Amino acid sequence: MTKLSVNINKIATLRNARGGDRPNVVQVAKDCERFGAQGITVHPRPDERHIRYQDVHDLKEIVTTEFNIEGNPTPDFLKLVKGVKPAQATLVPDAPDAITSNAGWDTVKHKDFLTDVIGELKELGIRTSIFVDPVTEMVEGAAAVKTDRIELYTESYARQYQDNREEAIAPYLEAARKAQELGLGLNAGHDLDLDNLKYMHDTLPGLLEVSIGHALICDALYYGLENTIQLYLRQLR
Ligand SMILES: CC(=O)[C@@H](O)[C@H](O)COP(=O)(O)O
Ligand SMILES: NCC(=O)COP(=O)(O)O
Repeated sequence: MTKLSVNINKIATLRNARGGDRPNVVQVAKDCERFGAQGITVHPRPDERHIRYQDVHDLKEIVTTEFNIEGNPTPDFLKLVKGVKPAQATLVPDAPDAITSNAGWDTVKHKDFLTDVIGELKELGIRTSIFVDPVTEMVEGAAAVKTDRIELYTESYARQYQDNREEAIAPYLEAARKAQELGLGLNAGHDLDLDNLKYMHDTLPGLLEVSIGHALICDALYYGLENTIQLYLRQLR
């Protein structure tokens, strides 16, 4: 079974536009769960342009499904994650000024750093996942740093999907097989949507979880949040 974790960053973006509390991030997380989401994902960024550190603490109190916190493991981020102890922490190597996540880890170059951080998080009972491009060497490097899971960065799949989905999925299939061979759990995310999700789900072996935010929240403007979550869940059957 592939779990759907709804990324609610964009709910916070909307809230922050007016500085008040509408929409309420905590209420939306509760509603996502009520409508069938099997997890809630947030990606607090250093400038807190969407999810704020306080949101993460507030969400920890109410999330009853799987809470996944993504981000670059800076000292501040690690302090937050260690205090909140989510079910899963996904480490993403994004620069502070990046508009959105735009690359996976070089797991070979950052082997020592990742090994240390992953060891510290796992000691606290937090499952770890690291964001990687679909490149065999990077998946092997992920296994070497002893992460529980990897999250495949799916932007290039999403971009190529309409032109040639077989070509688009090929490196992901190889990476997924390598992950299975090495005993790594498999997550995926970034730019997944109602068009491209089903084929990825049906093609990749052992896909445990997808985290989806941008497209899902956009779709909710047209279909409503409850219907939209149902539509996404249907792609994962
Ligand atoms: C890790 C990842 O893939 C990102 O998609 C992310 O979590 C979304 O971040 P933004 O909402 O800040 O673009
Ligand atoms: N890990 C990916 C994520 O949480 C959401 O990415 P996106 O759907 O907003 O591109």
